[in-house]
Parts: sequence; C-alpha cells; structure tokens
Amino acid sequence: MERHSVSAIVFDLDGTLIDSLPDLHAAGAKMLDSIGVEPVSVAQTRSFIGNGIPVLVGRILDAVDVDPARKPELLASFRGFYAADSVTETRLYPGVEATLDALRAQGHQLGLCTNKPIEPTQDILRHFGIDRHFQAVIGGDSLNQRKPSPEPLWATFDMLGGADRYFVGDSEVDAETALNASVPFLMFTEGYRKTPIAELPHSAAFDDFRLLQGLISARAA
Ligand SMILES: O=C(O)COP(=O)(O)O
Ligand SMILES: [Mg+2]
Repeated sequence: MERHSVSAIVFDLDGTLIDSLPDLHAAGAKMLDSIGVEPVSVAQTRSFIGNGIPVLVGRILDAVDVDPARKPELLASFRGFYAADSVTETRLYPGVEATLDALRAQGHQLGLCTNKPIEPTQDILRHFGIDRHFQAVIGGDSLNQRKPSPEPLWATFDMLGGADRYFVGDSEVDAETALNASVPFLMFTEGYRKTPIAELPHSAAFDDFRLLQGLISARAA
C-alpha cells in the first residue's frame, strides 16, 4: 500500500473553496437599496472582498459616497441580509468536495481560516455538507487579529496535528498571511485575486482542485 505522510492543510473560504461573490454582492445591493442608493457593480464587490465584512461594507460605502458615520447602522443591515441569504447563489468550486474527501481519506488534518465572520462561515460549511471535514475553523471575528496577521493561521494549525503545513488560499491577503506565518502558500488562481500570479509570493499555484492532491503529495514526498 502506498504510504503518505500526514499533513496539516488549512484552507481559506471565499474565492478558494466557494464562489460567494453573488450572495455578498446581493447583500450589499439590499443594504444600499434600503437607503435608496444604487448598487455598486459585481466587479467592484469582487475587488472589495478579502479583509472581512466590515472592510467590504466600508469599501462599498466609500464607492457610493455614503457618509461613513452611517457605517455601524449599515454594517448591521448588511449582516442581517447576508445571514438571511448566504447560500442561494454561492457555489463550491468544481472538485472541492471530492478533494476534501480524498485528503481526509489519506489521513490529512484539515482546517479553515477565513476573514468571513464565524456564523455565516459555519452556516455555509454545513449547507454544503463539508463542515465534517474540518478539525479547526477560525473566522474573521474569532480572534482579535484577522489575516494578514499570522495569528489566526497559527491558531488554526495549532488545533491540528500533521508533519507539514500548507495554507491554500486565493488572495493578496492570503499570500501575505502565509508569508507572515512562514507557511508554504498554495495559491488557487481562480478566486478574487487582483495581482498577477507572478507578483504574489507562493510555493505553487493551481487553477483546478483536481490538481491539489498531486501538488501536496509531490511536496510531502
Ligand atoms: O470575508 C472576506 O472578505 C474574505 O473571506 P476569506 O478570508 O474567506 O477570503
Ligand atoms: Mg479568499
């Protein structure tokens, strides 16, 4: 029987395991509609994702010139709309479920470290039936620090065993987090990244989840 060394693999969520842009965009549009303001574009919303919901909402409000003093009230409104509707149009990227199944079957320890708040994160993981794969889940409001601080990533790894560590993510924030945490970064190139692949520090890049297992086996060999 083929032998595999056991690794700890931590995943980012938005733009890595799930394409959540349509539901994040819809919550922003509902929030703006509640004060009679036209929505930002989907492309704008996409470019605002990565640092958590308070930053996303702040960037949306800046883009439409809403008084920043209204942010607390509108942030609460965004959270309400997103909590009510976080999975309608959200999808797992192709191959994610099979890859998580296969990595678990090989004995790897899996964790999730996202800047999305923990409540919608857990709702989404349960909705897609992938919550059972993760031994550790840290959200953007689980600790005082969020990515790109290394703390949440280290905290996630600390809850896992495994000889080697890998962080799988899609964005500038994830690349910076991996660098800050001194963990190899495996970059999914089909998420919400804005910077060219070559300009972001990474150990390996992949555009299809069916390639991830091979990447990890090759590195761990
Ligand atoms: O909530 C965000 O802005 C980004 O979430 P992520 O860390 O899962 O990409
Ligand atoms: Mg992401």
